[in-house]
Amino acid sequence: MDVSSLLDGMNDEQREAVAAPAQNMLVLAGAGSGKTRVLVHRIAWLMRVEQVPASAILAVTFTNKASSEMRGRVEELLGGRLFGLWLGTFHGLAHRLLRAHHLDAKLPQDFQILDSDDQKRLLRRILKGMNLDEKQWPVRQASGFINARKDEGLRPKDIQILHDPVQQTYQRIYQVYQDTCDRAGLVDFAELLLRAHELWLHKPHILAHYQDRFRHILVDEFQDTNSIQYAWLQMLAGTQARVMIVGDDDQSIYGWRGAKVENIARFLQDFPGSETIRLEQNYRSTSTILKAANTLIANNAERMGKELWTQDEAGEPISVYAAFNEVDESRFVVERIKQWHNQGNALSEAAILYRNNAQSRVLEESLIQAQLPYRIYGGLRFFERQEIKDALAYLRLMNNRDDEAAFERVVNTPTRGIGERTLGLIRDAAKERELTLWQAAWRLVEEKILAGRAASAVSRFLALINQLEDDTRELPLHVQTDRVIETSGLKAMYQAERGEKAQARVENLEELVSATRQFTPAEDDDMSLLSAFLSHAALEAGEGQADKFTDAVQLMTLHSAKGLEFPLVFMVGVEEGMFPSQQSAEESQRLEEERRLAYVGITRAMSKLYISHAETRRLYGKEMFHRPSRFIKELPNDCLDEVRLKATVSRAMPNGRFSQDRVQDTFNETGFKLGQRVTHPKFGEGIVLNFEGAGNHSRVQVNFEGSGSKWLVTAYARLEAL
Ligand SMILES: Nc1ncnc2c1ncn2[C@@H]1O[C@H](COP(=O)(O)OP(=O)(O)OP(=O)(O)O)[C@@H](O)[C@H]1O
Ligand SMILES: [Mg+2]
Repeated sequence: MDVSSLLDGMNDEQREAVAAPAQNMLVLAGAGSGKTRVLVHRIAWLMRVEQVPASAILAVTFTNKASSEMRGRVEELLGGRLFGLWLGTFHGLAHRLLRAHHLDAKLPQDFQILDSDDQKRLLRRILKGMNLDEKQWPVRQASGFINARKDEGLRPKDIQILHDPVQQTYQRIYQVYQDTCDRAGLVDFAELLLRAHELWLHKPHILAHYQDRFRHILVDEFQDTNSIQYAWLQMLAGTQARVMIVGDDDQSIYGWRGAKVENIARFLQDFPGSETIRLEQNYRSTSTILKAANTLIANNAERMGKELWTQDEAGEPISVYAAFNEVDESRFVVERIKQWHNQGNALSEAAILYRNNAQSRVLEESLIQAQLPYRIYGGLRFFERQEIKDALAYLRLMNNRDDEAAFERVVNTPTRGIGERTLGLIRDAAKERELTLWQAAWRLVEEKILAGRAASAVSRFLALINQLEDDTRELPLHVQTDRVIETSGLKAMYQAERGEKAQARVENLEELVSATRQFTPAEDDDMSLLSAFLSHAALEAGEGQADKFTDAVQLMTLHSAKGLEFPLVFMVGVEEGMFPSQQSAEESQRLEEERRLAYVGITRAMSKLYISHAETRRLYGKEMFHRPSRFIKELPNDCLDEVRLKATVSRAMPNGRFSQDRVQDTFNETGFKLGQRVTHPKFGEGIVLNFEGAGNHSRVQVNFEGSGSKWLVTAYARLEAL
């Protein structure tokens, strides 16, 4: 038996954890200290050395991706496929359990899972059925109420809030929603966990069976478990199982979704004799990156306290780039990735991390322009997002009434009383008479085959599209888009939902306006600007996204980067108001969670970290002036290197002050200076935002009032100073 290979290259504390006798254990340690690695080796150790059968082990990870990686690594260590090991996320494991015991869980065999969008759609119907106005009872609020109760293990009957009429109504919604789900055999995400917990509560013999089976339970990223997950785990463990949890309180970033970092302390009380092992050596990052991360997180008051050091060399300083605006920022990032790639490194070793999904759009466009394949993790590409597709469908229909897919998509989005029955009639008529849906709808209204409410709803929709086109045909594309988002009711629909996700959707819609404003068609395009933009959007949605096997730059939110590591990391948009966000800046607990998120971001980087912020940012359709984030100022100066590009002279310093030479002396070879007003024969008046290059190759970026920002080759641009 080759035991040593499981302990090779491990430090003393790691060995202690991997080779510990059967006991409860907490591995509490900072980022990159090998927690996940220890957990993997512990599983292999249990199997090979302690002869524990795979079927007696249950391991929990935070994401599906982490599960499959972990399985792969254990199999690699043991040199063979694993059978019987339960390894998955809490949701995945609960799902597996419910499938196996659907009768005992009172579920039909073929129960279906509701994702969060499905859940909202169902709730919308239920609210209608209950005669509750969505404006007063936002769907998002209702789903938030239900999920939070489920996360606490509460059924409608368990909620004691009889004095508060608002809460009572939500309680009633919960009840009706639950009855509907139960009748239809539908299970939402929170329900998976709650039902799995109830299975333990109500079916002791099943619990006993699994308690008998799983002698070892291991949980990664424990700091982000919620109450019901904890309760489920505790029951499963019973008195027999040995539980090993690994986590880092400094990386608890899901408090807003009900995660309880206190679960770590609770574990020590509830699981007697737990040994705490601390890992203090970081193996991931250069000492510069680590020092920056340690210094940053020291600003948090609520910490369990940990040390982290590394033997690694200092490496390169962290580069801080003060971009002029978000376009400049993404060009900078892409430029650096290109250099990195040209030096023979894989694209997949580079990650771009951002706070909000909407930030990906500008980055995506720069990457596409540079022809660099990229992949977005844990989220959809900008042009594939539901709300963006909705808005584009309106534009498509305005552009071409016969666009069937677009018609189907928005005819009743937002809901305007065109039900399935009416739609069925339209579809049938279209088929029988060989018409498009649009034409068929007209005919049915004209011939009075549709009557009453259905007829007026349909004709209102047809008129809306015609009117939108008439009213906006002559307007610039971004004004047209803005009008569509407002007039169609899309924006109001998402605004009414409230909450994080809906808020993100509204922001994305506004970001679409920015996208249209910045859009420049290829020179030789004869198409209308709208057609050109629509094809651009369609192409961006369909292609470019690298498949599994292509080497591609990794894009993701800071939240989805948890647990991962990359040699080259870019943290973008590190600005006050963005990161930390406006709201969290005002509340100390939320601010600390944002800081932990920054800590997670920094500690993803192995050898080189870039942090960038933009002085002005056009996001969600608005142009904002942003100061560098306080998180940048909290980093030690000797770890930072301020990037200065040759062409761009004015730079905000990381400490928030602006260098004196701002917008002065910046006439360069292009003959223009930053902030100067210019005029162009075709695009009209604008302001110089940036320039690059020299001589014949120099380019200036101008923000034109009518048509947004464009890069022009100075030699041919025929720009005149005003
Ligand atoms: N003793 C060791 N010797 C060499 N490399 C190690 C050692 N321990 C861990 N590593 C490496 O350090 C990196 C970080 O390890 P790992 O991902 O397990 O850390 P972690 O504590 O789980 O981090 P996070 O908190 O970000 O999840 C990995 O590349 C891992 O292979
Ligand atoms: Mg880890």
